[in-house]
Amino acid sequence: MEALVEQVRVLAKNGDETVRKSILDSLQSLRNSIETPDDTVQRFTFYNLQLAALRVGVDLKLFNFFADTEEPLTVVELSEKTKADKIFLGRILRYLASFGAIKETNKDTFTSTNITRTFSSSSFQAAICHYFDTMGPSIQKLPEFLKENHYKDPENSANTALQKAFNTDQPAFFWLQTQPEKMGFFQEYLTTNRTGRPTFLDVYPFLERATGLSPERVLFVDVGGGFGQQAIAFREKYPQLEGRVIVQDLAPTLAHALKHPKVGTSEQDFFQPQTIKGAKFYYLRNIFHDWPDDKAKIILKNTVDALADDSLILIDDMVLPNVGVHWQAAQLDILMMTTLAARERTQDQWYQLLENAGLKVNSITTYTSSLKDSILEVVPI
Ligand SMILES: C[S@@+](CC[C@H](N)C(=O)[O-])C[C@H]1O[C@@H](n2cnc3c(N)ncnc32)[C@H](O)[C@@H]1O
Repeated sequence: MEALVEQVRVLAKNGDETVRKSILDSLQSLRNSIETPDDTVQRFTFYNLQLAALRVGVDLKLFNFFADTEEPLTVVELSEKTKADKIFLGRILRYLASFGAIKETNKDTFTSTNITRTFSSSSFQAAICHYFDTMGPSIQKLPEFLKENHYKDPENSANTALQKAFNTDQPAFFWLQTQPEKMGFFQEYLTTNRTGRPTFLDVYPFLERATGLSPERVLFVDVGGGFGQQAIAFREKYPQLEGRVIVQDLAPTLAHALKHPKVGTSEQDFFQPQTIKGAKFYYLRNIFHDWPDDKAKIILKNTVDALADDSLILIDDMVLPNVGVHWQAAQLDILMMTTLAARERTQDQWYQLLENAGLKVNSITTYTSSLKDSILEVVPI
């Protein structure tokens, strides 16, 4: 058995991302196929308890204490560091070890695993807090919300399970701005979300497409660009391309934008007419998946109205296959439904949305294997 596990480990280590993902998927279907009904029930019904235990681990900084040393730590040592009760701590550590978040090496003694190291990073801790504090209560309300709404596909961003969970009538992004701690977790998580994965810069042929530039013309507008990571990465990859690079977003988000000497910022509500006219590239990453089709069409129209003849709209979002969506993509789609009445769109749904907005797709280039993150180059019909 050990030898077999080692063989699979080596295969995953030596394979590329597609091989590694396909091994993970095979392991999942292997587990599903050999579970008894009891195993299955124990596994599915305790998922939210795992996240709660990780949340406690973050609060007590357990993952940081483990990551700070190569040596195993005892319950007594951790009790001194955290000021938590020894008996309680022993129980929570045992539970965290039971699903691999840490490893038990001896009686009342634990050490780190690769999962501990992942959760010692502040942005992944922020992910735990975001998914537990904001998404958790919303997910809990999803079945009741759907039942009350007669299982209609949610379309109103001010009426989702999130509003029900937090007793608000504001859409998630506006509501989040009134919740500094939750907003902080979300923003911190976003800053490194997708770190290490390929990006649009690895696949889109900017040098080939960047014609008609001049120092006066805006080169690249990152619409709803958040803190500006993509715009900065673009500017740094292509310093030779003439023209300004600008990040647009709402003022509260821009207040946290990263500073870069060659990237400007400009306040823009994308539901209002686009104020930067005739730029070469209008780039929108992870914007449309936040909004239902009627809202997405307004954003598209505001962008189209600002285009010059040779401008290009670049949409960076997931393009799901019409059949055989990976579980990681499918779960994100349901999350979008839960908090934003939004969706991850299939290829057919993208074509439909864009055609309805008077646009045609020049190309779709997919750059991640399971989520199918893709860059769509789009122009008016
Ligand atoms: C999912 S984030 C994507 C951010 C960035 N494009 C990225 O990929 O990292 C959505 C962004 O849309 C911004 N946003 C939400 N409503 C907006 C509006 N009405 N006008 C402009 N930006 C908005 C949010 O502040 C947030 O930065």
